[in-house]
Amino acid sequence: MTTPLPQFRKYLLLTLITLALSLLPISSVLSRTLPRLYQIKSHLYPALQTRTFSSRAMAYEKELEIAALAVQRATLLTKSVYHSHSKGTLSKSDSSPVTIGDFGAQALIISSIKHAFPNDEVVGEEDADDLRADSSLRDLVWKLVQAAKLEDAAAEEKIGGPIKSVEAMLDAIDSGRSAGGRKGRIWALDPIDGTKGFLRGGQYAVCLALMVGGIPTVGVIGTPNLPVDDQAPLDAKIGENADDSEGKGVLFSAVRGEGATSRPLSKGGLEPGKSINMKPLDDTTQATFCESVEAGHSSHSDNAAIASKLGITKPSVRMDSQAKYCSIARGAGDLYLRLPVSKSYEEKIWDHAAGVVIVQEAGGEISDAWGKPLDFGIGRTLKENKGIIAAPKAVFPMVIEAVKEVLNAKQ
Ligand SMILES: Nc1ncnc2c1ncn2[C@@H]1O[C@H](COP(=O)(O)OS(=O)(=O)O)[C@@H](OP(=O)(O)O)[C@H]1O
Ligand SMILES: [Mg+2]
Ligand SMILES: [Mg+2]
Ligand SMILES: [Mg+2]
Repeated sequence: MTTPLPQFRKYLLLTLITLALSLLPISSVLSRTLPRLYQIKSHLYPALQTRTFSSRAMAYEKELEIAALAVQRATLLTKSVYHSHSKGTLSKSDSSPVTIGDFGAQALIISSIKHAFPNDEVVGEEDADDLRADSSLRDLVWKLVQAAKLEDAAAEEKIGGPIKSVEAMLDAIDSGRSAGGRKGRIWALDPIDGTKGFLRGGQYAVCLALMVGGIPTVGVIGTPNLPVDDQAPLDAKIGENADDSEGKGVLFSAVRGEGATSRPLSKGGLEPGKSINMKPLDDTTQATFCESVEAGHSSHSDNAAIASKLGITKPSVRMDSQAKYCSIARGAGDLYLRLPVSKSYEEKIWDHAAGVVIVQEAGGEISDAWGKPLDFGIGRTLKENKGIIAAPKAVFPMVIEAVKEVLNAKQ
């Protein structure tokens, strides 16, 4: 006769064996799926971390990411030209310079935009006429375009990978011929802003903005020669002598209503940036103002007269390109004065759209020299505006008053 205890042991043993046998298939399934799950998790983890940086959904997130990657890739190309002796410079019909860097950067950026947003239009500064007419120039640009690749393969993929052929490159450049306007989504692109600075070895910028209904809404600017440190003092040395060696190269961006950021250009479009703001300023006598290097682009004498009315004693900082907007947006400098030289010149939308949204989102106010809002929705130029003034909100009315006094005295 068996006692109840061994009987119980027997049942226990049988139950354990049955359990082990039934778990076998599960464990084999788990041993196959767990590493896969781990792989997926480690793949997703950086993305999840980036998301938690901003817990709420950000407007125009995809546009910002594509624009940042496109600008970052184009700056690889512009930097290679910047460091090369032959920049393939031509003189355009308005006698302004254009280089193989301008053409190549425009091709890369437009092909990135068209890959991600095929229905969007682009107002780009350059066209491909000169390249279609000159095969050796075209070959130089094609070589550059093929060589410019983001290190991160996934990022490169997001902007469509390499351009497929010479013809596709020329077509991309020519897709920047939109007439602009107030309807829908239109990108404004300056592949190299401050081409003269680029040739001189000074500041230049790769500038891209998305306008929605004629309003600059997303802005991205790559400035390979600006110091990474937002707090670096802005003085005349940061200009002609700056270059993109160690500690240089910044990617600025902004989305309307979401603030402005900066990050090292080398980190690229997938890195979240840090917030930037204009320097608080309630006393204009302490201000530093930025202006164009070229006296033909902005009247140095009018700018000086305005500065004197505002009690400014510090010398102006002359800097090429939209690096001026970026510098005041990060608090390295306070005002941007761009007083017209010629009555007939119409400012181009690609020279200002990205800089405007970045400065506005950093707490600045911008208008033309008469205090009129800039109208980006009437075509390729700001034909209803004359000159540009940017300043921190608190002193903006005072600055505009000084500008009007100077302009009225000339009439
Ligand atoms: N007459 C006149 N008035 C105003 N602006 C003009 C004028 N001629 C040209 N441009 C445009 O100026 C763009 C460069 O502006 P900057 O402020 O960088 O000028 S400067 O190079 O620092 O002097 C420059 O942009 P890029 O061509 O992209 O370099 C021109 O579009
Ligand atoms: Mg130009
Ligand atoms: Mg320009
Ligand atoms: Mg340009």
